[in-house]
Amino acid sequence: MQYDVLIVGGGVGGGSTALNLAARGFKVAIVEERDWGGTTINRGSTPKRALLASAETHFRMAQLVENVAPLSWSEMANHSAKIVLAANQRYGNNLVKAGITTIEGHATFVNSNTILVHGQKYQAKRIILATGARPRELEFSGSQYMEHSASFLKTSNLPDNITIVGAGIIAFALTSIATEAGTKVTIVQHNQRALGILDQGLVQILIKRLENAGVVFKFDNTIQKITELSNGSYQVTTNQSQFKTGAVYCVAGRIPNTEDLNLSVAGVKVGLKGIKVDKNLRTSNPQIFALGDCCDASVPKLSNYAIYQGKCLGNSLEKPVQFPIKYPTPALTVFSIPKLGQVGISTQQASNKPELEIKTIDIKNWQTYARNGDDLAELKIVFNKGSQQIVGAEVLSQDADQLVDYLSLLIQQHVTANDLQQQLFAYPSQASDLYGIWQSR
Ligand SMILES: Cc1cc2nc3c(=O)[nH]c(=O)nc-3n(C[C@H](O)[C@H](O)[C@H](O)COP(=O)(O)OP(=O)(O)OC[C@H]3O[C@@H](n4cnc5c(N)ncnc54)[C@H](O)[C@@H]3O)c2cc1C
Ligand SMILES: NC(=O)c1ccc[n+]([C@@H]2O[C@H](COP(=O)([O-])OP(=O)(O)OC[C@H]3O[C@@H](n4cnc5c(N)ncnc54)[C@H](O)[C@@H]3O)[C@@H](O)[C@H]2O)c1
Repeated sequence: MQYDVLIVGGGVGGGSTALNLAARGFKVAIVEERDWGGTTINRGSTPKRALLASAETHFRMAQLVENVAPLSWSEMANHSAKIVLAANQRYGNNLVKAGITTIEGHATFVNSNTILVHGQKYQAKRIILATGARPRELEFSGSQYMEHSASFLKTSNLPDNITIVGAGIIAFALTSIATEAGTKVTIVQHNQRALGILDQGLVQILIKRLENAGVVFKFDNTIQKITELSNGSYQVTTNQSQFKTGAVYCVAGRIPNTEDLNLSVAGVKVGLKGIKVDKNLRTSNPQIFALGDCCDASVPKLSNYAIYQGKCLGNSLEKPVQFPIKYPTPALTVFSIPKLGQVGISTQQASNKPELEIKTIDIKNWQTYARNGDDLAELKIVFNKGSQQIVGAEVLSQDADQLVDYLSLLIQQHVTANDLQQQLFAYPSQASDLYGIWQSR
């Protein structure tokens, strides 16, 4: 069978590219070996945020009133499973409705324009690789007992005591959800630094709050051994301690899926961070492209980037002239409780730039945060000293995701603190709180 474009990987990166190309009249096929919607819909932000919905509501209630009823994990898990199933079905159906040929199975290259799935050959003028990433495995005695974020996010029975290996973005989300559901969490991190890319002052406030809620952080601890005990629980031995736990989840980074594709017959080069691509996502074979978590595009490996790259690739395949992809203002949220958000230039990047200034604003008394009992809320804004434009921000708050997105619009539009005074926001709202940025200048 012959197509204009064949996409390998039906996650948000591959899916957004397929929809974009089909809308432009290309004859498109997409291959998926596991589940439509990939990591995001089935094992990533969709179930994570569905579980977090109950966890953060529980936390917010407890900030405002006494005697909040405990959460039921099985109800949370049922809610999440329903959301995931509906999103997964919608994802697959939307591809079919758009006239895209959907193929289920594992794809490998036969040559540079032919893909093999279940013994059937498919040919295309161009091929796009969007095969995503998988959890990084650690190797030590008993490491086979470790599970990953996917099993945490779909379990209907969370033990009352768990261990999480790694203190990164996924770890803080899972820890916050589990803690609010009444599970005791121990985080094992091999060095001193948690959430390395985020503002370390705000990270320390978050760690303290989680410690107060019962989380144990074991920094500078490397796991050496896990032993299964007769009651189904585990004994964990690190270089510094030994303790019992009901389950161990390893969230120590992710590895691009580039093996098992027979890429060498297609002349596609791979490096340590994924498939090598140029600024237009073109691989070492000019008719083959790669995007999302499987490629080394020098941008964060996040859903929003994979979707954006899919849109750009859809546009650029239609036009004869190629331009390097221009990425908009980067925005990121750690979905912990409270959340940590970052947008534009980070405080770490700003601290080396004399033309930039970091202003810390205590937003606990701003209306939104005061009425929500958001008593840890703190905002750090990065200004350009000359133009007074906002160029970055980091925030710790229950509503950090929304604030970061408002600030992303302001940064993208080159808004100054003074320009905010020209806006008539509905009052009192989270947007109208932004006047406070001007007042604090
Ligand atoms: C727990 C967790 C939480 C996350 N939360 C967030 C978040 O809040 N915000 C955010 O922006 N990002 C988040 N991420 C990251 C985000 O999920 C990824 O960046 C995103 O899924 C990348 O999309 P993708 O399409 O490149 O890859 P994927 O979604 O991984 O899709 C790749 C697909 O390709 C398929 N595939 C692979 N090889 C083959 C083959 N040979 N043949 C056929 N099919 C194949 C796979 O089965 C998979 O479905 C999270 C990740 C995890 C694990
Ligand atoms: N909200 C979001 O945008 C979001 C949420 C979840 C995941 N993601 C994406 O998924 C990726 C993977 O997330 P992640 O949390 O697995 O990775 P991460 O890179 O954020 O964190 C991994 C952590 O594990 C630690 N680590 C590494 N080896 C270890 C060892 N042997 N023992 C103990 N600790 C060890 C690292 O130092 C780091 O702190 C992220 O980088 C991001 O691209 C994004």
